[in-house]
Amino acid sequence: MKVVKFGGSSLASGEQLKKVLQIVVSDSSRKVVVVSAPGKRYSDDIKVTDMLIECAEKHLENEDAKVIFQAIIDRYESIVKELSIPSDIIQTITNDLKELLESDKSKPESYLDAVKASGEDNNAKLIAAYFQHSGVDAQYVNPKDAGLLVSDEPGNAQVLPESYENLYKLRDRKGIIIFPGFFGYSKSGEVLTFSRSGSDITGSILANGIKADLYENFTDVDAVYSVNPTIVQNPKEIVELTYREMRELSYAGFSVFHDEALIPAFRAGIPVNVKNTNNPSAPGTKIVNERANSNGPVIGIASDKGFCSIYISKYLMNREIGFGRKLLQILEDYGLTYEHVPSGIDDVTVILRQKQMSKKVEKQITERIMTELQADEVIIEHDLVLIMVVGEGMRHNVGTTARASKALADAGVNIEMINQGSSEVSMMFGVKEPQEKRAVQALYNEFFVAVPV
Ligand SMILES: Nc1ncnc2c1ncn2[C@@H]1O[C@H](COP(=O)(O)OP(=O)(O)O)[C@@H](O)[C@H]1O
Ligand SMILES: N[C@@H](CC(=O)OP(=O)(O)O)C(=O)O
Repeated sequence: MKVVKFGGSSLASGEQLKKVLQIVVSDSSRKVVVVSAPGKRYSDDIKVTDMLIECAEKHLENEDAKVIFQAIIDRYESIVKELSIPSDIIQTITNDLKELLESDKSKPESYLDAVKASGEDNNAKLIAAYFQHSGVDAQYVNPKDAGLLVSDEPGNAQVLPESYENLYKLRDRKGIIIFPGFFGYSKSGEVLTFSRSGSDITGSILANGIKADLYENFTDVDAVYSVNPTIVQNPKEIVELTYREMRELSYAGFSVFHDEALIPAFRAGIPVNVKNTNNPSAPGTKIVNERANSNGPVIGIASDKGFCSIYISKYLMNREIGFGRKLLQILEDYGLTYEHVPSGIDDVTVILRQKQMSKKVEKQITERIMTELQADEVIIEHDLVLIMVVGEGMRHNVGTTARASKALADAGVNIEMINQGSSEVSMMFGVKEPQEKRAVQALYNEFFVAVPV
């Protein structure tokens, strides 16, 4: 039995849905089909989820939302027309969205989640209608009926362990199950979404729940590439990589697969196959527990923007009991999460996502670190890019850091920071945003261009 997830790009138009239907029916073991909301048809198109967010925000601000509401309905309508299926599904979607938009707004975050989730929910209904119209035995299943329970964290829900036992029962349902991705229900019955791009997470949870043999994740590229294809042209395809490698790479910018989506599949030992809806006969990339190591120390290079660093120096910091705890307590007081903490004898740097921190908070934090921790110096730097060089082979290879640093130096890239050691399979470099492309290209040339395929 397989769980198959189709991302927004695979569901953006009627033409794409025709491919989806062919893929599903071509393999009778494809039992559960997880779907996203319609995504982009072309690069500057707008995803339905983004339109829903705009629409909900307008309602929350009591602004006129007619135009954006109609644009959302038009997206579904154009798909229905292309597929020539009965138009009553449009009335169902219109009524559902209207009702949601008029619902209780006393908890804006919950309201926003319910509206956002309707993108996948209504698309799943539409796709089930299309499958049935085409003579396929398929049914829409709602996550509440299936028992997909999640924590009460709007926009960042986590699956509750009891879900898995509930979901196992899906195995007994007749026909193909069309399941909306991206959201679940709290124990009190409220809709809550995962973080953005979270339909990948639903697919992984379902794969674990029904104890699938394989989780196929269909997207718009032939494979997971060794580097983001929007940064380096025609990068090398990855045939196989481990859960650990994929987790690090997706955390660090490989947006092709959500970083939180690996854990449920990994725990149940279910392999993941990333494949292309537009070229389904291509083998894609397999994510597995262990892989043959034949391609050198590095499997992938990922980069992600939007970080800042707080550098703190204080003479004899290493001798001071509780310095780290007090520093992190200050960040906790402002509700900030941090990503990495590289440290030296007299200094420490904390790396954070910069969108969490306003200028005012930065000023207050700096003052508190100076006065409460008696630091010698506090410097906040913005617009950093973190580049992650990842590979299981790095554990056994001497000199990978030296090769990477030399490649960056030769390309004239100024390394703001290096973090190596906490993870056995990755090393991280911090560079300034304008140097991202040059740095990634230099690392790619070093580890891939000279390597035989
Ligand atoms: N290393 C990578 N390999 C493949 N695709 C990548 C990589 N890094 C980023 N991407 C981007 O991820 C995109 C697919 O993810 P996404 O747009 O979320 O698809 P979907 O709509 O199927 O969910 C690709 O089109 C590509 O631009
Ligand atoms: N539609 C949601 C969830 C999702 O997974 O979408 P996609 O498959 O298009 O990345 C989002 O845009 O966040």
